[in-house]
Amino acid sequence: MAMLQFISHYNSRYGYVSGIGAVLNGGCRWVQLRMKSASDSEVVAAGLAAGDMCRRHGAVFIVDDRVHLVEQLGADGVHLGKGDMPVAEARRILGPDRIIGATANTFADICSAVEDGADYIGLGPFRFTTTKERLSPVLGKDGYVKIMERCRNEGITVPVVAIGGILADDVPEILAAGVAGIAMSGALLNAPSPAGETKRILQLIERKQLI
Ligand SMILES: Cc1ncc(COP(=O)(O)OP(=O)(O)O)c(N)n1
Ligand SMILES: Cc1ncsc1CCOP(=O)(O)O
Ligand SMILES: [Mg+2]
Repeated sequence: MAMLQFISHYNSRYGYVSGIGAVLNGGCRWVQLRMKSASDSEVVAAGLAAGDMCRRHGAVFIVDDRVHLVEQLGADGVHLGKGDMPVAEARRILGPDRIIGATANTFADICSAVEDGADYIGLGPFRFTTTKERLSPVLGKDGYVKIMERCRNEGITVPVVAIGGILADDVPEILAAGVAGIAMSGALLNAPSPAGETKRILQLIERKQLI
């Protein structure tokens, strides 16, 4: 079953925690707390509340970047980019049971993340997005098709999640490339009803499994 990861953000209607609450109500069961410009104490305050909500909904709770807060937040794991703590070092700190996600922009990035022991890969960006600064070149549908084909040919089975500017209408063609999941922020949070949009995208994902 393909997965949907919500990347937390805020807008005029939702803060980090209330946004997470909305997508949990819509059925999302994989949340990443990403608060790029926040202090550690702000991340701890939001993360304790968000983590609690995730546990009550049976959702996996990942924190972006901050390996040193995983334990304190009781998070299930961390997501690390190419400029963050190396996956192997995070693994030594967090042990074998925590989930470690790693960012990839190319097939070569996937190979090194897998070698370092990442549990899943966030591959992107699919298209331009304002949610992340200093974005890597966009991959588009063809980029995913080519990279996922190379993964299959090389026997790489670590789950790959597509990310970056993804909208509901993109979901079927991205899943068709062979990714294991989709990560979304703006398309969920900025929808008229984030819970309703989450439900709709989960249905799209489910439908794709049956085809
Ligand atoms: C699922 C997922 N994929 C990629 C990223 C990006 O991580 P990173 O490259 O470290 O950039 P920041 O998110 O830290 O700005 C992600 N967070 N999640
Ligand atoms: C964290 C991150 N990494 C690559 S794109 C991105 C932002 C995803 O958010 P959105 O779905 O709003 O483009
Ligand atoms: Mg990062």
